[in-house]
Amino acid sequence: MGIIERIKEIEAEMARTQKNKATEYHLGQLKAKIAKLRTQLLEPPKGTSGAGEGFEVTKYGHGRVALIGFPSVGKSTLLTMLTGTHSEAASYEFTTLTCIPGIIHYNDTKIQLLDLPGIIEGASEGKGRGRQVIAVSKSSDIVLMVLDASKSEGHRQILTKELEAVGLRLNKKPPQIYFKKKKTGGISFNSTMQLTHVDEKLCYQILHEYKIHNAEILFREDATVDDLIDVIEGNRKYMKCIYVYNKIDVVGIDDVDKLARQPNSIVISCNLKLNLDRLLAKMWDAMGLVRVYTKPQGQQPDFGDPVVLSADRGGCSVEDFCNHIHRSLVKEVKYVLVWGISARHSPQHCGLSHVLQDEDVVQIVKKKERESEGRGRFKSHTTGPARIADREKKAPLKN
Ligand SMILES: Nc1nc2c(ncn2[C@@H]2O[C@H](COP(=O)(O)OP(=O)(O)OP(=O)(O)O)[C@@H](O)[C@H]2O)c(=O)[nH]1
Ligand SMILES: [K+]
Ligand SMILES: [Mg+2]
Repeated sequence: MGIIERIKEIEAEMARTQKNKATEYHLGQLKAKIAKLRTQLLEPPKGTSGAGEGFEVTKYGHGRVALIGFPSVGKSTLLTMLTGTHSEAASYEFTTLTCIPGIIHYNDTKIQLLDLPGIIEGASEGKGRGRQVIAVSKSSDIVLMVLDASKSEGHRQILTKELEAVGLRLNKKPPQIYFKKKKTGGISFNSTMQLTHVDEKLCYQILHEYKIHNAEILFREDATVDDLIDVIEGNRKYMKCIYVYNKIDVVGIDDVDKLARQPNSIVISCNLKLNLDRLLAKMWDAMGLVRVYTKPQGQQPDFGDPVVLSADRGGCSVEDFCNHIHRSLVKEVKYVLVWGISARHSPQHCGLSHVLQDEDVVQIVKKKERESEGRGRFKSHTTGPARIADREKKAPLKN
């Protein structure tokens, strides 16, 4: 029997089993069995990278965003509108068959947007180009789930389930469970609060299913069995997702209003060019990019060319900033001067561990270099480059 058949069989058994206190342990065990099989299913065939022909697109820019959705919801139309790269759009399904990259220029950064073939129910098991599309989505920083506003709300759930089946967790934080495998000592089970979904016995049973007999486990929140399995599997990817309801030009205003009020959602119309600027702003926020402007001593900062950092990838400390410019720079730095939101006063003397925020301005003071400290005529806690640039005209940044 193949892996998919075995998953189906266990799912059928779960559906047959009544949910109550007595069956709780058995159901938990079945969930763990499915999770193990899904992990097996995800392993790419030997000798391949997993992405597949037409899907190996080189990363470019400061971040990557994937367009995921059912066929003909308008993914290609959206890529063409936002990036200027043409991606074939048509009224028939599966117009797009490979991964088409485009670039969004936004806030002095470049963001790679990927158009992908439509996916359908069963994608996680390899239907259509599901596996390739999912592999590419996992390589991106956030997902835009494109939905047809005129179609069933169920589509969002179906797609979410498909993505969850391959280990993607949308708009969810990693469970607060500490888990560490040990060589000896048995299982040590602890929690910092009352648990209502999982008890010690269930936890042991799940670990047993994974043949783990020595481990330390500490629940820091009232987590579920699914959370526990996610932590044990360890291969989950937690990503932000924006639900983009397209084609609102063919939907009544009441329905549009309802969709627009859902969390992490935005309503747009490619045809009428409606709300695309707000979509970009929302996407930008979700990516959490941090632009840092370098100011050479005695000169004005270059506001057109920021160093772009990300809390999720690589971090936003002064050290990360230095490493971004040059690998050996950190050793030469004495301290840095920081203007902007992260600075308590402007400029603030900061060390390598200081965490920078979007639109900060940084001047590096190297060891042995003569420092001539500036009295900031420039002081503000809420200045951003546009505002800084305005100010600059009146009162240039000193140092
Ligand atoms: N009414 C309306 N139609 C739209 C809108 N955006 C796209 N369409 C139409 O929807 C159809 C499908 O658009 P595509 O961009 O090819 O959709 P897709 O999601 O890329 O489709 P596949 O590549 O086949 O998965 C085309 O006929 C578009 O003209 C919109 O905002 N409103
Ligand atoms: K299409
Ligand atoms: Mg398309």
